[in-house]
Amino acid sequence: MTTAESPLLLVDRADAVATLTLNRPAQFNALSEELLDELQRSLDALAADDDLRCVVLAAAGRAFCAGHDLKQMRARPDQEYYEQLFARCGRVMQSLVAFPVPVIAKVHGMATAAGCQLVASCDLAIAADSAKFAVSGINVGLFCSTPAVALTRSMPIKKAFEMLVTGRFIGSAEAVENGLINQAVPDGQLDAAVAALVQTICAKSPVAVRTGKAMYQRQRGMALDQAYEYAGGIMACNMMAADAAEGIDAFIEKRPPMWTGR
Ligand SMILES: C/C=C/C(=O)SCCNC(=O)CCNC(=O)[C@H](O)C(C)(C)COP(=O)(O)OP(=O)(O)OC[C@H]1O[C@@H](n2cnc3c(N)ncnc32)[C@H](O)[C@@H]1OP(=O)(O)O
Repeated sequence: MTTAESPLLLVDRADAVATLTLNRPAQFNALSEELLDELQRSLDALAADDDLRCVVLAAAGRAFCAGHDLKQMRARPDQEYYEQLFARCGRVMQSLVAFPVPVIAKVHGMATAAGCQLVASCDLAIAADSAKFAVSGINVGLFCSTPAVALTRSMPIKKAFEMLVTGRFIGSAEAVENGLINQAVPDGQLDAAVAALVQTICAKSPVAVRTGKAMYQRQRGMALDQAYEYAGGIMACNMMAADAAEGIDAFIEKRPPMWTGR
């Protein structure tokens, strides 16, 4: 296991799994520009790692993430600065969506505004039962336009708008019901639940998971006919992969598959 630490983001690599931990606990992991830059740097570096199978996005302290850093933003009333800041944040969120292997949000405490955007931008999310989610910018005079982009791609549109326009907190059960997260687990079981999901994904063919993550995200923006054409091509490539031949042979021969990742 190797651990490289920065004050704002902890990057822990164990076997084929990387865990990124937001580490501004005293500020409820508010997304300062420096933290966004750290996230971007780490995601870019990890994206080039062909041995990686899964990423977990976690947080230190009492909260997952309280959104953009309101104090830092208020200190620089400059439209150009804000445009660059939100573009930077948008790049981080897009890097999560485009990341070559699944990214799992591990949520405890509060996830608000851009914190919800982070959760919605991950491929999968598991939260502690006591976690709470709100798009609370509206309480400070902000309609969370950039989080809306991620939320409307993760949740039913009326529910997302309700969250955006009311700032109301929802609990983990309501977040599961509305597709913001996959699973809510008792607080003491969050580590184990995330580890079990990681283990399940790592037990699958790496080539199927990587190909699948990329196609799943890409086809979402396509028209139906285009999506089927694209998916058919990807499926045909997948069928030609050594792992698919091995997986199907293993099924027929009633034995566990031995993946080679090709
Ligand atoms: C497109 C725009 C998107 C956006 O993301 S805009 C940002 C929107 N975010 C918010 O509106 C959330 C702001 N935060 C809160 O409303 C509350 O916090 C919570 C409900 C999340 C938690 O409340 P409680 O449990 O009472 O904690 P606490 O004392 O308010 O916060 C703990 C420390 O964390 C700092 N903090 C919390 N959120 C932010 C933030 N978003 N930016 C900067 N600092 C934040 C506080 O100030 C405080 O620190 P100190 O003890 O030094 O006062």
